[in-house]
Amino acid sequence: MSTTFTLDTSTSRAHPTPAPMKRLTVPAIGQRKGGQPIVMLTAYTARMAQLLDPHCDVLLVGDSLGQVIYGLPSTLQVTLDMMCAHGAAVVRGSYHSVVIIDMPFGSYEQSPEQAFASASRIMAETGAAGVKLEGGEAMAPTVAFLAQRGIPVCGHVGLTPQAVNALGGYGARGRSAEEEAKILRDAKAISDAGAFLLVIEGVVEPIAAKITREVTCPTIGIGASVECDGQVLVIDDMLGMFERTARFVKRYDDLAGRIASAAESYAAEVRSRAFPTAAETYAPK
Ligand SMILES: Nc1nc(=O)c2c([nH]1)NC[C@@H]1CN(c3ccc(C(=O)N[C@@H](CCC(=O)O)C(=O)O)cc3)CN21
Ligand SMILES: CC(C)C(=O)C(=O)O
Ligand SMILES: [Mg+2]
Repeated sequence: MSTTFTLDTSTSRAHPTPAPMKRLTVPAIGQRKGGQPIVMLTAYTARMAQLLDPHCDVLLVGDSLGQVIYGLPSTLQVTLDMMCAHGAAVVRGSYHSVVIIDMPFGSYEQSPEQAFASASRIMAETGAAGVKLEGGEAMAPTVAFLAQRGIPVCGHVGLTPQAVNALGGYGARGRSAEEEAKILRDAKAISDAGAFLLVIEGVVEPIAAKITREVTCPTIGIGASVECDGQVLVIDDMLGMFERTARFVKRYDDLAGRIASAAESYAAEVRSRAFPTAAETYAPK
């Protein structure tokens, strides 16, 4: 366990310590309702956090790291150990954004007490500002339990990937009147329980706009609505790194293609002995 929450750059001449920026706070994010849209991206590593931090308000260490970093089939296999290790790395790499860590499947659903034990471990080991958990009405008492004990909570309703088996897939939610009413009740319950932020994922657009108007905390959309108080995307998806992406992803780059072509160039130069040259080798005295 590390208690040093700043990135040690003493051995890294390539990445000098950036100019100090005051870190945003959870209350400052909570006050952004209806104001300047909240910019949120996922990050899983210290270096990516360093690069994204100046441009974001919130960095989410998402349990999507199961698929994105570990090649697991879903988020259900992600562990508290993984979230703590990556969470601490992202906190070390960031100076300005509020860092939120996803609570992994199985670490909070059993009881508010179980959730507090897991969340307090995440907070202590990572230095993050808060946690995120999935669920609606059934999780509201847990959100209140954590919030009343000093742990800021971000909710997550609509398409909740940890419930993929119960939902039957990753399809958009809220197409029936019953589903729409349930998602609205879920959002209100989580906001009323004291969540400081609410992610709305994969719902038909009018529901996300309606939730945003009717709950007191700011909302963050992913496949939801431009009317939300902010937006989030998985970083690998928006960089064009992840092979299979949902309709709600906009690709801002093609890093997969650029990495493949860099590897192809390197391979060709090794095979032709064009690399290394004098510039990349050590001359004797
Ligand atoms: N890289 C990545 N990006 C994510 O957004 C993400 C993860 N991983 N892992 C955790 C969850 C899983 N999510 C997903 C996964 C797949 C779809 C998807 O393929 N959606 C299809 C519709 C699927 C269906 O109708 O069954 C789409 O076309 O949008 C959506 C969200 C969102 N989260
Ligand atoms: C997509 C976001 C909201 C998330 O929960 C994750 O990255 O795990
Ligand atoms: Mg998640």
